[in-house]
Amino acid sequence: MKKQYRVIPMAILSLFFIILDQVTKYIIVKTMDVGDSIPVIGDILKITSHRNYGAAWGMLQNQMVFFYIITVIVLVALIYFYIKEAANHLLMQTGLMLIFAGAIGNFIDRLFRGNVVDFIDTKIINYDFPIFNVADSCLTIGVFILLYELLFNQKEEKQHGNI
Ligand SMILES: CCC[C@@H]1OC(=O)[C@@H](C)C[C@H](C)CCCCC(=O)CCC[C@@H](CC)/C=C/C=C(\COC)CC[C@@H](O)[C@@H](O)C[C@H](O)CNC1=O
Repeated sequence: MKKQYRVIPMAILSLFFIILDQVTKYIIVKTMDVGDSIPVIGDILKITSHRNYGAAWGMLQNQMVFFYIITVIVLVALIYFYIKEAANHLLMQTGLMLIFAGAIGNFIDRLFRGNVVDFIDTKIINYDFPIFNVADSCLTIGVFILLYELLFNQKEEKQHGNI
């Protein structure tokens, strides 16, 4: 059976999320000062202009060269994994595309701003979750889709015994 990679649709979707990420960050930078906050849904969801000089939860502040290296490794690994494992796997292709788009989105910020623009400020069940952005959302959703695919797929393969 011909291997289906759906490269064009996935490239278009990836580009869409990268543009969405960059446009939202551009609007935040142009219309808000750092620290400004606009409530959307009371205290649960706010738009707060924030800059992160590190990774998730502000880890490893100002280690930009390290982040460039990690991001390039992540991007190369994604492409390799896509070619090797994602043929005919729409869900896996989608997960990889989302992680790819998210990594590029934050990479652009790190390259041209020296930090990452965050603005989605949520408080879930009284836990003040770190402020994040569209790229982080793509990364996180992509990671969860991959985890589901790898777990579910393992189970599916066990059922059919074609390990
Ligand atoms: C999402 C990965 C973080 C993202 O990684 C990236 O760019 C990648 C491509 C490059 C990094 C240099 C290397 C990966 C670090 C992995 C990591 O950190 C483990 C995280 C697990 C993850 C579950 C998958 C939790 C989620 C957290 C958050 C996301 O919530 C939706 C909070 C985001 C806020 O702290 C916000 O300030 C972060 C800021 O925007 C910069 N973002 C990054 O560094």
